Amino acid sequence: MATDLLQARASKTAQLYADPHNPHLYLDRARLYEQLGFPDLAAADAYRALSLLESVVDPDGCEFHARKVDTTVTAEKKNRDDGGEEEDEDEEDEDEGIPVTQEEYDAIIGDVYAVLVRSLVRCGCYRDAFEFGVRGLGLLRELDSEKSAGSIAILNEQMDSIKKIYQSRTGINDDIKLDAIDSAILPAQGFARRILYPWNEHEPDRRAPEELVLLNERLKTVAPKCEVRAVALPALHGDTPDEDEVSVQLGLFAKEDIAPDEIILRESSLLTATNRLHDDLCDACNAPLPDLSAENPPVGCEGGCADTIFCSQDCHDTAQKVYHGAICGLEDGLESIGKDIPDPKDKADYLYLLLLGRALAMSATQDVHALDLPEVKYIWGDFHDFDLIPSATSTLSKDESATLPFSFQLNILQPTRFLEEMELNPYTTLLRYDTWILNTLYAKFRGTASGRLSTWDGGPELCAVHPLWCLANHSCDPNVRWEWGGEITFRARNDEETAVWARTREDGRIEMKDAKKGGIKRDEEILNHYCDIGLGVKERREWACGALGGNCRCERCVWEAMED
Ligand SMILES: C[S@@+](CC[C@H](N)C(=O)[O-])C[C@H]1O[C@@H](n2cnc3c(N)ncnc32)[C@H](O)[C@@H]1O
Repeated sequence: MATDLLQARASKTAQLYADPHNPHLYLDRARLYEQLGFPDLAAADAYRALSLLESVVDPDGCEFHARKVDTTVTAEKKNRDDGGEEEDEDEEDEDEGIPVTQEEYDAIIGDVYAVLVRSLVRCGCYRDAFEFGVRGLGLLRELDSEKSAGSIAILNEQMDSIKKIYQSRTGINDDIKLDAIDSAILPAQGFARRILYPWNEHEPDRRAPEELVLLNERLKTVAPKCEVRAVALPALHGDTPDEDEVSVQLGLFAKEDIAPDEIILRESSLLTATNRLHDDLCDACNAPLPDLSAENPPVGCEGGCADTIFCSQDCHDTAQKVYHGAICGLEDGLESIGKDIPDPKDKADYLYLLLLGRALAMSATQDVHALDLPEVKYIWGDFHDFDLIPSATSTLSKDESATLPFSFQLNILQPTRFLEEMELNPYTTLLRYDTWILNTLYAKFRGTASGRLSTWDGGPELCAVHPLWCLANHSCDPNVRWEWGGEITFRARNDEETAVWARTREDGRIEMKDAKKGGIKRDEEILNHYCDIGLGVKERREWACGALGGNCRCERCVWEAMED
């Protein structure tokens, strides 16, 4: 059954590549995604169908128009092409197909709204589900056709479940009318499965010897005394993880003895993002910009982007080749996305969106699939196993370690805006920028990106993925410190910097352990810290839980929590 659905999804996707402005196909694929248990992907396709259908009733207000490839014309054209005839401009127009009609619109608009709202509800994106539900109901009641009655019933059912969420949030128990609902009170962020999609052919077998050789080749210049090796880590997921269960992943190891205070890794990355408007940091490496009066002053973008400044000519030239080429001259539209975020709680999520925007720009500039970028391909995505085809009524688990935050804004709408501002057609570039690709990028970024807080308001303002640095695992008794300026570094801890172990015994006495010596011995694992190691065990576990996917069970935590 799952195999059949996956096969159907593959052939529908192939059809979409050839006929990308056809709303019928997006609706079909959305239904397949619903059955496969991917309501997030279903919502994205239903929204594509809806946006295209809107062009039928408002052609002037829409940039992209709903069209279907005319198979008869395509066959004729193929014959002519085979005969070696030259194509003229009129024939290119024919390729764009025939317009979708008002009758077709009337026939499927109800289904599109029903799938969109139902899918958003299943993901827990109640705010957007509600808003589309209100729009859909208004429109379908006006249409007043027999066909729309079924869709109205589905939408009403979904609205009832949204009302329950609203009631539980507001404490209002009486029946409530839709127009009395303040959608801002409804949760906008829901969940999607954090999964290695069965059709994802870009993920390498990270533990295969040939992939390790490749990673180690890259590591030679960044961290010459280190090596990437496979390592068995305690599996931390779930409320009561099995103590013997392990997760085999990668880690960094010392190839030779390393002295205290020695810098063992220096890595720079252009996969960075900042939410600071009019920044005084280099657009490429995020190092502070030199003074205007400096011998080597900052370098402006040669393509004329006024707010895009680099710390050096080198950064300027690299940026053009790596990510800026495709967006040069388009700064005004792009700058308005994801930067000025009023609610501080949303800042971190929007930084991930900006990181996604940078990855899209890298992909377009280098003409490489985003999941094949060297900064992305080998990084940890913390994917989980899920049953394909969960029961039709089940909502997604809210186990945060197994799911990925998902919202209409961050996973569907804003990425589409990025593509449009990059002057890319989101429909014809589906092969490169489909929603499952964006979800995979988010999963990888959420597991590996490092962030920097603002000195101004303490909120997150900068984040980056350093693909080799992020291979180091965590310990609350780490043997390195990390620092991030223009590049990120690991420095071996010295004797004064290693962690002090302390626990309070039942009789109230404090028990301490001698701190380890600084430096790192050959074959020891390089252990980073994902939280402040000066905190107590409870707080450390809370801070590192998100990055680790569960409660830390490093030796120090186990000892301090008296679990040994
Ligand atoms: C940034 S990655 C570290 C590199 C990763 N092991 C890899 O294979 O690329 C973070 C992930 O490593 C794992 N991890 C790191 N430190 C760990 C620890 N002390 N115990 C268990 N898992 C750990 C967790 O699964 C976490 O989500």
